[in-house]
Amino acid sequence: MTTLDEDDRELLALGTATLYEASGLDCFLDAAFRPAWDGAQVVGRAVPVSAQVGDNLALHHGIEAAGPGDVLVVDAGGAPFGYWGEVMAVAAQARGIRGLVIDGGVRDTQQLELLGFPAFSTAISIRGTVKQWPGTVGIPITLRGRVVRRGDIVVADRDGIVVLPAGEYDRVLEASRARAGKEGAIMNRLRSGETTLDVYGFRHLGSPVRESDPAR
Ligand SMILES: O=C([O-])CC(=O)C(=O)O
Ligand SMILES: [Mg+2]
Repeated sequence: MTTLDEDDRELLALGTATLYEASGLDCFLDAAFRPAWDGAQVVGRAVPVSAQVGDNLALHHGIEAAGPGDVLVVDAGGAPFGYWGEVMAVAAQARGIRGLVIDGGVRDTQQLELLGFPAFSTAISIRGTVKQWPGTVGIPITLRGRVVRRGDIVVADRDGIVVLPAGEYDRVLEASRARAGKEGAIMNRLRSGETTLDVYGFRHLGSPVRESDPAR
């Protein structure tokens, strides 16, 4: 496994919700992607892979093509097969690959957790795959409407997944720090008793009808 640098760690600590909000970009992956185990999180550079439904041969090629700091991002048609598991994760870790995002299924989730290999998928499935179509590796894919290109920055955690153009790394990190700082100040005011309506200045947007309102 490759070591994360300090900025990567900071991106993970800020979290995908903050990164997304601060980015100002339409950069989130569909909410159907979920971590295969609790606590999984990853940041790295995308290597897009396209696999045939029920066939994981392309993923074997993806492992060979990827290297330290990469995250395999796989379009497997959303099909619930066990495209990836313990053996694939060991092979990936040996190459420094940091994680997997797949529109499809993974299995061996207990072993993935023990290995500390972060996998995000749209299904958990024990159903096995054939090995017939080598697929595509490194060519852009579209994952549930979101285009993913080689080298894009992928950040995934329990909240979701963001995919950022490579050139946006520094700007989004800076904007996210600023957002987290602002929210920290807001939460201090809330802890001291102010309301969210006042802190955010929402009062002028109107008052709700309440059960006890005489007007009802
Ligand atoms: O064998 C497969 O195709 C998927 C799997 O379970 C593993 O990688 O351990
Ligand atoms: Mg297995």
